[in-house]
Amino acid sequence: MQYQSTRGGAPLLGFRDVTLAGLASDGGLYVPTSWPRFSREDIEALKGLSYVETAVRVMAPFTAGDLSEDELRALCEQAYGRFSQAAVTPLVQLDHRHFLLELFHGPTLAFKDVALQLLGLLFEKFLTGSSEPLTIVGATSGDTGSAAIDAVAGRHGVDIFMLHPKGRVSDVQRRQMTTVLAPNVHNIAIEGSFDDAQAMVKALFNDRDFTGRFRLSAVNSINWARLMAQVVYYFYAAVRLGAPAQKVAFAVPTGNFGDVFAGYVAARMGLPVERLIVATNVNDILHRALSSGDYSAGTVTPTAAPSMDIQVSSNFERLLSDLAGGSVAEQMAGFESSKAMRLTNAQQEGAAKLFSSDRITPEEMNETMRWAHAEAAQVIDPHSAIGLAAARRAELPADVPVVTLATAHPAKFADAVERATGVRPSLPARVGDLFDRQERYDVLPGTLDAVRDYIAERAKPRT
Ligand SMILES: Cc1ncc(COP(=O)(O)O)c(C=O)c1O
Ligand SMILES: N[C@@H](CCOP(=O)(O)O)C(=O)O
Repeated sequence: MQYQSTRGGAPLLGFRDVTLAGLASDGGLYVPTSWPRFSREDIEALKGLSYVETAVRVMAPFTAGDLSEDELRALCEQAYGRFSQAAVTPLVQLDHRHFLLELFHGPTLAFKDVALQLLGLLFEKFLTGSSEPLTIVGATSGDTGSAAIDAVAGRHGVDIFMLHPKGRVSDVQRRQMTTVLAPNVHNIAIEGSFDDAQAMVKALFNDRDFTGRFRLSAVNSINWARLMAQVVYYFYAAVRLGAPAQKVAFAVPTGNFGDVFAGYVAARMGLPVERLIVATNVNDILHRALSSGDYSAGTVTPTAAPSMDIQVSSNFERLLSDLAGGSVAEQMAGFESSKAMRLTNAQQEGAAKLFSSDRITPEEMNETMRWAHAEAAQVIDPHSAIGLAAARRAELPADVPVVTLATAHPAKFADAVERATGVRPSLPARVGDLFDRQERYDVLPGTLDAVRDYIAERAKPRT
């Protein structure tokens, strides 16, 4: 499998090199040169398979050339062996048509673990025999950071620098990052938003002097391997609900557009997806883009669903490029200079075939948490509630089951859940002493120079 940049100006790479590179050298994102296709029979053959076996079948076409199926299986067994549920991503039925796909049974209690547990192992495998130290630079609005840190803490030859927006993540999210005291983990709280942090990460990847001195890699969903691993649970859920004979709709609480793009990939591979419902909070750039073609970034409003407080959605570029059938270098350059762009008619019409969108207010989010508790005996987190609120008012054929991706454990956002429902969810025992542990992190001004200097002083240079 070969991968190309969405901006058309970077070399084609294989899976190993794409995984280690993260961002493409022209500032674009890597995507496969063509989508693998699963026939009806291929999907039928997934019935009854374990999560690991499903993962191997779904991901094998993407890793071909760099991993044998046995190697991929061994990595998946190790990665998903750390989940607390045998099903890895269990489905819970809420009523006659609504289901929750629980993606938070990994070590750090959010959907990020599904991909990052695997990515940590891929880094280790692909770096075996290399003496060149790897410097991971990432940005987080709360969940990617802890999942990535858990995946690489203590690993030889890897340093991780994780930027989070100061005061804009929950206490549990912050502590899951800052109480990991392994010497290769560097947490930075920046004065600014997640968008500021993400822009700095991309700027560092585009800084030739910096990349000449340090071998950078990415754990954010700019890294293709992240999305690839997330495609698996769309197949796993749809097959359990009757695919390929039955079409299924998915509602996805969305910020950086990674999770829902993985659903798009599943549909491109042949999974019968009726609709992908993009659910945003009041930071609604994606709802505006999909409903009216207006992709213009405003300032970020902090909310009780902080992981979705994003106005520049990295992976939207992957969709725009796929719908345009090639490079979107010019369109993205325009966006980068003005922070605004209009989708072309072809992009708008193409997206409308599969996507719909909704913007959920804080009141609607709280009401949905209450509904899930009262009517289905489920305590859900604010992000999942945004997905479920959009799922419940989407217009869909009556016979289509709707799966909402439950992206985080409610205890990560205990204050917000308690305010809405009166129930305070408790942390699972495996992270139980989080509030007794010592924290370590540095606070930096939200400037690229400050972050670049900080990393340059601590990272190990290329050999
Ligand atoms: C709990 C939670 N839900 C939803 C999202 C949005 O996912 P994506 O950024 O892939 O759109 C995030 C952050 O990525 C998250 O942490
Ligand atoms: N919500 C995310 C933001 C980063 O998204 P990513 O999927 O690109 O890593 C977070 O929790 O950090």
